[in-house]
Amino acid sequence: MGRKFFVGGNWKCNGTNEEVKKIISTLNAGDVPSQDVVEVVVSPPFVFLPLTKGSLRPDFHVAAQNCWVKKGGAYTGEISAEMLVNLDIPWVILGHSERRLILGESNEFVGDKVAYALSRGLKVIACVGETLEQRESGSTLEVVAAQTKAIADRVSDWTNVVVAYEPVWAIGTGKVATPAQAQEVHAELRKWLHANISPEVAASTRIIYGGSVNGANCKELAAQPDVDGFLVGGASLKPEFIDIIKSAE
Ligand SMILES: O=C(COP(=O)(O)O)NO
Repeated sequence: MGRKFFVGGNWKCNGTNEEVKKIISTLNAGDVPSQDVVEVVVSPPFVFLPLTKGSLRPDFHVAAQNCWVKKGGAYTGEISAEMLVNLDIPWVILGHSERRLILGESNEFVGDKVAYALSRGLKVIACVGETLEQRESGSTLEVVAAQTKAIADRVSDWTNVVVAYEPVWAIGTGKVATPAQAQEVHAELRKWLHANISPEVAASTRIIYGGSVNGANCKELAAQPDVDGFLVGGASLKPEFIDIIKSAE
């Protein structure tokens, strides 16, 4: 299969200078598999990007949690893809459900953001996922396919895209998807890529899972054939993030 395992840590809107330094020192001391086995990307809030970039171990990489949809300018409060490139930040998370649901980012807007970030040379963790209501109404696959299509309509080169399936009902709730639930949606997403993009993109694109991943449940999830890693929220702020990285072994 040849898809390198990928573990992202989404710190969300958390941290102080002192707390970030403590997290980084815990990460820097962690005994983890080599970069040949697992790709690790941590994503602090914007204000801690230089600190993180400047002190994180060299075998881990850094992502921003968002960026603007076009070249910078009169967009108060926004951070441009160009700024991330200028700070030598290689990755960006886009389309997180918290931005889709709280800030109203549409599928098309997320698709435009992914296309623009890629065009500036950033690598993208593109998030998709359904709400509890959508799952209970049986429209999970339809929802994640539409979210993925909005990206595919704007992106032709998937080399630098990682897809994160994060069911909204599992984010921050402690209700992690079962391995079977995760595998089902990941496999369907991979089938969608195969049918609508190409067999090569389907085979090479990492599809990672996010939603209440922790040190106790990561191994069973990681054992699923179409789960290529994780995008971890709460547990990425804790020492158990090292255990989650080790689930790549
Ligand atoms: O939103 C998440 C997952 O968060 P939790 O691990 O806290 O459920 N990742 O981007």
